[in-house]
Amino acid sequence: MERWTLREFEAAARARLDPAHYDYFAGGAGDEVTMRANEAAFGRLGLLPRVLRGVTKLETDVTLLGSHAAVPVLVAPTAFHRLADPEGERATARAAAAAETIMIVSMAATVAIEDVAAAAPEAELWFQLYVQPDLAFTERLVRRAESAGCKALVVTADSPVMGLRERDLRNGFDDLPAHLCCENLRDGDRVRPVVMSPEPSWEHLGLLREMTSLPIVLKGVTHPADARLALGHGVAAIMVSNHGGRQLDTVPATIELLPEIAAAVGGAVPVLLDGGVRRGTDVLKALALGAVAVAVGRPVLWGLAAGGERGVARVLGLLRAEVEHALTLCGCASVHELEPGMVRRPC
Ligand SMILES: Cc1cc2nc3c(=O)[nH]c(=O)nc-3n(C[C@H](O)[C@H](O)[C@H](O)COP(=O)(O)O)c2cc1C
Ligand SMILES: CC(C)CC(=O)C(=O)O
Repeated sequence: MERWTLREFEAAARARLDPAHYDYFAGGAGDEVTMRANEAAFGRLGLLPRVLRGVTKLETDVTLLGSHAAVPVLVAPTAFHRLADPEGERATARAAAAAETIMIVSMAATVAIEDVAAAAPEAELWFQLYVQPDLAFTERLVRRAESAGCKALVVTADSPVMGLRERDLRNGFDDLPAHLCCENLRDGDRVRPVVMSPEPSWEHLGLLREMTSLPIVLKGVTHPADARLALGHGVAAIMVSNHGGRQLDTVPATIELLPEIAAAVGGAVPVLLDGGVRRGTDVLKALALGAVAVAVGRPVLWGLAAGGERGVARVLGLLRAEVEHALTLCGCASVHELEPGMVRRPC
């Protein structure tokens, strides 16, 4: 495992997981056009290194909404970690803490947010929320995230309904096994279902802002007009995301959407990106084109399924080493020196 590449982690995860669970993690919506495009688009971009810049020391740290990350590679919110490892989100959080990065804990986690925080007291945690139509319940979730020490609320906006995931339909995967549940959704003696609802609107962002003083990150922005609207609604950061190709199929690759969104935002708030980040060079391209950090979803799940906490730590360490290596080759002493002129788009 110490010498594995990300591809080898994925192969090991596939070999270990129940095939229906592997498909749930790996799959996308529809024909998986968007899912494939996210990765492929990075490959089409070229990096133009600078030379003879006398780099002696590397700076990869970023501070985001008051949270520190030693490398600008965050853990994206993904559901159901206990399908991959018995320790589930506890193991992921410990690995994120060891890697000194931020973990965005999914509302649909299989370990309660309080227990994730207790398992990894050093971890920088943000909490991902699907606004539930029952606003009183939504508020209770926000309070729990605050009390557990989460430093930001990541509101996912790209899921008015669940994407059409044909692998899951084919496998009949529509629920967790009986011994697992979405622990954040316990409510008295029942567990509520995750409600993906088309009801939330821009007004709900206002309600959330009144509800909490936590900074709000809007996740799932792909249209520049929505990025501008988000600024008007007081979001603290924008996350360019197409949900890893799991929601609306044929949305373009996030790295292709990033420049326009970064231009629309104009530096007013930090812009993050996820979708298809698999290499240090992908991270550099996203930063050069206007992101302050990226997040990875499936790579973390492959680490977790293949090797638990150690597997996730190894995946995050691999990405960190690649970022440092690529920065050195690009002649950059700091992630802040990356700029659009270092990325060449295909003609
Ligand atoms: C198995 C799985 C579960 C996910 N669960 C959530 C979730 O609960 N909330 C959310 O906002 N995004 C969720 N996502 C989307 C990720 O946060 C992220 O946008 C996506 O995985 C990034 O693409 P990547 O997997 O190519 O890195 C999930 C993604 C996967 C693969
Ligand atoms: C439980 C689901 C709502 C999690 C999710 O967002 C996903 O599977 O992409």
